[in-house]
Formats: sequence, structure tokens, C-alpha cells
Amino acid sequence: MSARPKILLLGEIDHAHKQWEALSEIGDLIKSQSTNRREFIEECKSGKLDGVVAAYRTLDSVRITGLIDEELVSVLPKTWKYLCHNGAGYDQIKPDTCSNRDPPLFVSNTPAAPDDATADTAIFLMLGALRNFNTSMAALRRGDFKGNPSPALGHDPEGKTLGILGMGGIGRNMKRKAEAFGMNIIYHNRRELASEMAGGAKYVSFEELLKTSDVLSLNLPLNNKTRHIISTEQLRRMKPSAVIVNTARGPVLDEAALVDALDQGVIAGAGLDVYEEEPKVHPGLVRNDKVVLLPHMGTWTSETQAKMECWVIDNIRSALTGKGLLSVINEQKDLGLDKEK
Ligand SMILES: O=CC(=O)O
Repeated sequence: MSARPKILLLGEIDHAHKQWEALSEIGDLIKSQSTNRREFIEECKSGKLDGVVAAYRTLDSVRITGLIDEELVSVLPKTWKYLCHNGAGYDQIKPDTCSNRDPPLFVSNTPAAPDDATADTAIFLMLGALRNFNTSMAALRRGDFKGNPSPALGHDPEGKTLGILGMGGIGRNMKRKAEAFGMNIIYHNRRELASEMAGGAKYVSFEELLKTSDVLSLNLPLNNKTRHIISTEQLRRMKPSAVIVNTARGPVLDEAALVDALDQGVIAGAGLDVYEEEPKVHPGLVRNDKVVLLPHMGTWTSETQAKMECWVIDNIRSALTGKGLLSVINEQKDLGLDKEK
């Protein structure tokens, strides 16, 4: 008789408790005892995690395991086949390392679930940066109402060009919302989208996106090709009146270069939800009135968090009942379901 699979929780479940508990119909639910990477590696080597077939992981569980890289993957028990990540972005996980392991470690993420909340956050940051709301919001709380001198006049989104870098689910969701503000939408992506997907947004070169956007929104995943895709040189090609919005991942934008560009008036403002070394925020951004800052709140709504947690659990259930992962990451799409089973 084969042993019941173990399902490991790395991080916390905050909403989908019932759905998580219901997984006990198909496996034993266990939690890692480790509090850091060294302990986690020891836990794996000790055999305590033998029998784990699938794991639920959160973004914050990087505190327990560190990055899912070669060193880590090499100590995972061979029984462990599925790593189900809660989040759209999975830059903490090295896809090639997982694919090349024997047997492969299949990884899923939660595409689509974060789209609305993240695009809403981008719209908030865009409006905040365009309208220059940051200074007066801070002044009011200091008891100084609008502030003295009065804040510089802001700008309407109406008639402005929104350039979307990365036209995936979040980019397309933001496009639809920005259209309601009367904006013209252009985008750049690895590939031009089919016209039904682009929905009337114009595909432009990276160069044209930089040169013509009044708002540049970063909506692309972080990987080796996109790290610092926006740095000094790219910022210099933007309009001096432009604002940049980042709800993707901090390192797609060179923060030090952004601080200099804002200080020197190379661009006009920024709205940021993500940072290069979270939870650290570059002091040059904190002191700069032209920057609207949020502490990585893109998906921070109860509806979206619940949706994302359920999505991870659905992936685990599907995989453990022989149907494969529902949303295997793009890099593993051609690894094949036959290998997965
Ligand atoms: O940061 C949030 C996500 O990747 O979904």
C-alpha cells in the first residue's frame, strides 16, 4: 500500500482555511518547523520532509527557505514533485533549476487572480503621481492643509498616453481601466499580441514607448532579461513631464538611477509599490515629494488574497488527483503533462 502523500505548507494561509483543511482528504498536511534557510536545508537532509509530494508556498516564505535555487532544489526529497506558489510573479524560483532536476519539480503560480487588484494599484499610483497628490496629503496630516507653498498643479490623465511595458494580464487590465480616463494606450511586449488581446492598444518599439509615454507603467515579470530594464539611459529617453509607475517587481527599475533622474528633473514623478530590496526603500525615494510610495500592496485586498490562496490549493488538488497543475509556469509549459504524472 503506498503511503499517503504529504502536503507541505511553507508560509501562512490567511483566508482559505476550509479549502486547505479539505486537502486532508487526499494527503497529510504538514508544516515546516524551520525558521531560516540553514534549518530548512537541515530539515530536508534529516529526512523529515520525505514523502512530501506538493508544497504551498507564499512570497514571504523566502524567509524560511531563501531562493528556490540549485542549492535548495538539490536537497529536496525526490518525492517532492509540485511547488505551488502563491503569486503571479515567481522570481524567487529558478525555473530552469526546477525543470532540470531529476525528476522535474513542477511549479505553478497564480496568474489572473492578482490582475484586478494590481491594476487598480497601478491606476492609483498613476493618478497620485500625475496629480501630484503626495505633497498635499503629507501637508494635511502635518496640520498644514495644502502645504506652503501650495503644491505644483497636477495633470489630467485625459488625452495622455499610457505606455505599458509588459502586456500580460495585469497590463491588459490596466489598459481597460485607463481607457475610462480617456487615455491613449500603447504597449511594448516581447511579442505583439493578437489584435483581440491587444484590444486596440498600439504595439510600439521599446524606444517609442520610452519617448512617447506620458505615463510609463511597468507590468512585466522580473528575470535576467528584465532586471534594470529601466535605468539611466532609458530614463533619459523619456519625456521630462513623464511619470513612471512600478507595480511589477523592484529590480526591473534601477532605483538609484530613478532617484538621480527625479533629482535632476529628467522625469517628473513616480508611483511605486515595489522596491529593489524590500522591505528597504531607497532614502532618495522617501525624501522625494514627487514619488508616491506604497509598501507592496498590489494584491492586498481580502477578495484577491482569498482568490489567490484558493488558486494555489486548486493547483495542489489537481496535481495530486492526477490531472496535473492547472497553471504551470510558462517556462515549464512544454515539459509535458506525461512527465508530470
Ligand atoms: O506580488 C504579487 C504577485 O506576484 O502576485
